[in-house]
Amino acid sequence: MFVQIENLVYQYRGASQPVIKNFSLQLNQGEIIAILGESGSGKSTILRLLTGLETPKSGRIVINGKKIVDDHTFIPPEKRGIGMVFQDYALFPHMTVEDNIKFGLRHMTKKQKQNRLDEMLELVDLLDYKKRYPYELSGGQQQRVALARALAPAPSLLLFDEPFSNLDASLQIKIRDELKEILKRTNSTSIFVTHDQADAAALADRTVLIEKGVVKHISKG
Ligand SMILES: Nc1ncnc2c1ncn2[C@@H]1O[C@H](COP(=O)(O)OP(=O)(O)OP(=O)(O)O)[C@@H](O)[C@H]1O
Repeated sequence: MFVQIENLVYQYRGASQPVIKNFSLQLNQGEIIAILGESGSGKSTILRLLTGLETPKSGRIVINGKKIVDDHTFIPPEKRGIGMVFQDYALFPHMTVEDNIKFGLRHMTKKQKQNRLDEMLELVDLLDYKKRYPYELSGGQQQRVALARALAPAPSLLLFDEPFSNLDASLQIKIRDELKEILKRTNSTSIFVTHDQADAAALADRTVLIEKGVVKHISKG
């Protein structure tokens, strides 16, 4: 399995019981998984455990053969090879589209950076927008920049937090289809969290339903 998440347990400081209880999930390479659950069920906490913003009480995470977390291991966030697209996109407002996308490519030479930038702009169909600032873009375009920025360093795993909640209803379906097409074309292994069953059904290969930090059900689509 490309991603192995095994028996994660997590309890916030001061809480009387764990918010995540024995959460396990395996992903094949290129698979898109939705984590579906009501407000407060623990979706964001799972993303925080994966990115390394929180440390689980127990459990294990292995990505592409690399141990990320176990009883003796804690790989810091920047070394996990995980890309993240936030609900509000979190683009740097004072940077152009080009500089936003180049941000995660600091380790590359100038030429490599330029090539990767052009590849990403073409992928998300924003070649004509590279000198624009985020405020000069539509919501859907901002989301595509956020996706390009997350994909640019070729992460092993991509995480999305409610990726459609900031878009107009009429745009959501179009963007959802576009996103799925890009993720499949790039064979990107992805997890997104949502409270919207229709988003999960449209985008995911499998959906994991969580309630109060426990996996209730896993279904196809
Ligand atoms: N920093 C914190 N300290 C204590 N409890 C927290 C903290 N953050 C979240 N919680 C609690 O943990 C539980 C899970 O929260 P989480 O944010 O993971 O839920 P969620 O499913 O992402 O919800 P939403 O859909 O509303 O974003 C909730 O009961 C929440 O109140």
